[in-house]
Parts: sequence; C-alpha cells; structure tokens
Amino acid sequence: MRIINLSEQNTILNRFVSELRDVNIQKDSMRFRRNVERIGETMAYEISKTLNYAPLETQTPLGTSITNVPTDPIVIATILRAGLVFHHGFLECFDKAENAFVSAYRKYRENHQSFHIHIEYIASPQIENKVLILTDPMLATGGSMDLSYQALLTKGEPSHVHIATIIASKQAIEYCAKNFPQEKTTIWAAAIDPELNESAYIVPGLGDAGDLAYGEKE
Ligand SMILES: O=P(O)(O)OC[C@H]1O[C@H](OP(=O)(O)OP(=O)(O)O)[C@H](O)[C@@H]1O
Ligand SMILES: O=c1cc[nH]c(=O)[nH]1
Ligand SMILES: [Mg+2]
Repeated sequence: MRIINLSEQNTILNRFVSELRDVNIQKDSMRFRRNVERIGETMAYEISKTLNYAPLETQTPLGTSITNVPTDPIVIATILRAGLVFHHGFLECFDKAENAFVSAYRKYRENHQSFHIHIEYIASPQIENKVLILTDPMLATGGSMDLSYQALLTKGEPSHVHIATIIASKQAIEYCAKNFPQEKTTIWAAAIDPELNESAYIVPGLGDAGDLAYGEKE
C-alpha cells in the first residue's frame, strides 16, 4: 500500500487546504466549496500520473500528432454529502469517468457523543477491473470509507483502489492500511492530522465539511 501525504511537497495545494481550515475564510461557503473542488482537480492530476497510457493518433488541421493518453476505465465514487464537491473536482479532470454515489453518514445517538455509520443506498456502475477512486474530503475514523468500499464491492472487484481525501487522521490511515487490499490500494491525503476528539472529529482538522459546504442538518 502506498500512502501519499501531499502536504510534504511545497505546492499551491497547501494554500487551498489552509483556506479550508481557516475559521474565518471557511465561513464563505462558496469559497469553501471551490477550494474543495480545486483540491479534487489537483489530486486527480496527481493520480493521473499513476495510470496506464497508450499512444493516440490525432488528426490536426495540418497533420497528425501522437500523444500518450490514459487508458484505464475509471469510476469516481463519493460519499454523501461532503464528498459531492470533491467528486466534482475529480470529474473536471477525469471527464470520461463513470460515477458512483454512496449515502454513508454518521447517525448520532441522543448524547451526540456516539454514533454509528448508516448506509442507505448506493448508485454505482459495474466496477470490475476498473480503477476505483473513492473520494471523501474527511477521513476521521475510516469507518465511512470502509463501509462504502464494502458496499461497492457488490458491483465487482476493482483493478486498483485510490482513497482520495483532503484531511485524514493518523488513526484512519492506520485503519485503512489494515482494512484495504495491501497490493492494490493507494491513499492520497492533502494533509494528515495527529488526532481525533471525543466526537471523532479530526484535530486540528477543519470542522464539519458537510455543514461548511451545504449548511447544518438536523
Ligand atoms: O471516517 P469517518 O469517521 O467515517 O468520518 C468521515 C465521514 O464524516 C463526514 O461525513 P458526515 O457523516 O459528517 O456526513 P455529511 O457529509 O453529510 O456531513 C465525512 O464527509 C466522511 O464521510
Ligand atoms: O473532522 C471531521 C470528521 C468527520 N466529518 C467531518 O466533516 N469532519
Ligand atoms: Mg458532516
């Protein structure tokens, strides 16, 4: 398993992440959504470097040109709600990809301290032998990602799994490293944070990504 922490490189991605985290800037929900999307676009570009390529001959008005283009069939999957904008960023880059959606969300108990992860439905194409990119901006315990992957396996065995996230906790990275297939999983994180609080929120993190993008829910 490869674990790639993009914050270890000095790139403009770090600016997008710092704006998401900033308690004042993040109040501008349009900017928050756009930054999530921009990170999706940038991460998709990084993932594109790991795909298989073949030469494509193109007719131009003046002659022919040969360009290496990616050949892998790609399915971009996302976890509602917070994943939606991130997904859109990936789709801007991989515009020919198929798409899958999983409704996995935290259902809190009365005390709001404990929760279980609830999956209601999935909408997915066949994923057999395709490159599966699982996108979710927050990887806190890793539970939603794991359950979503298990649900998607009912649609076939992917050739490779990319877990793509903006902020992961150390704990979730360790959890995914144990629970996803070693030989064909890559984890991409724009940042990896040290801990979770008692409500399983990432610290320092950025808060609740779904609420910041779309408003609070009941
Ligand atoms: O790694 P985990 O511990 O499973 O937590 C991460 C999940 O929590 C968030 O979704 P949330 O349940 O808040 O739903 P929302 O996107 O609708 O706000 C986030 O987008 C992940 O899906
Ligand atoms: O820190 C966290 C954990 C789960 N979901 C979020 O949006 N943020
Ligand atoms: Mg949320």
